[in-house]
Amino acid sequence: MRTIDWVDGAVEIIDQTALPDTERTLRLTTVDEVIDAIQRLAVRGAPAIGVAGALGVAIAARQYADEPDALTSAVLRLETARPTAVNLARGVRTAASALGGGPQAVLDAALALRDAEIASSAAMAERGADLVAVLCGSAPRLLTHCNTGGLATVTGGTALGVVAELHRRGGLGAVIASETRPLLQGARLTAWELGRLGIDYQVAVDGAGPFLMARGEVDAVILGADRVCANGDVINKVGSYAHALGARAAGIPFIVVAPETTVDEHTPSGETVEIEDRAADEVLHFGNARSAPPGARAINPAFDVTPYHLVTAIVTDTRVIEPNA
Ligand SMILES: CSC[C@H]1O[C@H](OP(=O)(O)O)[C@H](O)[C@@H]1O
Repeated sequence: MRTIDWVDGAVEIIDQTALPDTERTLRLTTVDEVIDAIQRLAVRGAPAIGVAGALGVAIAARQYADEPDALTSAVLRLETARPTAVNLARGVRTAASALGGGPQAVLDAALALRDAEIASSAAMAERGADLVAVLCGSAPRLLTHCNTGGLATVTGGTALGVVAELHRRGGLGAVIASETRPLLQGARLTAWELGRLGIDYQVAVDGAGPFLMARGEVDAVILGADRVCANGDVINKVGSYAHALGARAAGIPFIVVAPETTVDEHTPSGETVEIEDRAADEVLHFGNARSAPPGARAINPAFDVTPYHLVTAIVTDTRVIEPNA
């Protein structure tokens, strides 16, 4: 199962807004359709939107082959469709760097990024499972946040790929998936993926995480990232920082799993990263039901910053970074 791919001249994605109730594929044939899918989180997750951005440039190279100004505008709109995950801008720039070679060269660059992310997922799963086994023993009880499975990449995932590898090895204890309000990537997507993998899990509300750790029910927190800064600060789904504080208080590892395409050596630390502010309406609803009185206002940062001193290790496809070493 691939979350995103190039099929017969178009981008095909699994529509993540429809999961877990409906499994459907969307076929994206224009730049605006790709941007809309990224902004609606029909395709989401740092590596997945990096590949989506790159394939969007491949569409743009065809769609605006005779309109250089429109092509330039399309590349910029793709690059800025969502601000926080470094993968998007990086993927767009990687594909755009091939524009001089024509549409096929752009597509080849985008497909190379797709294939690299697939290989990265496999490498992170192995490296991360080895690290968890060393840190937590043979049957770790892991808490994860948001969604970091194949849906957040092309296939395989990041942190959830490590969980799947531990399961394959027979070295997994229990999994708690925090629901991840407001869009419920944990309850909707991680639960769906764990079910398909045959991995037993429990969903918990986001605020329960630190308390479950304090109660001794979690051996490690393992989650993804949207940007790893040069000093080791980790930008990830809002709620990650609270889990990091809970892990530190409980004396358990806080492990981040992210490909090198998410490591941003050009950004010194988390203070300068633009945190995507999403629509208040997402907070004021639970599914299709209103969750607050009419007229209520809300604040909806989509990500937060976990300072490097709360991070035990960052597992990438090529190394394990220990920010405090
Ligand atoms: C493997 S990247 C997953 C990363 O992306 C998610 O953000 P979103 O669902 O808004 O795209 C979240 O931060 C995950 O940790």
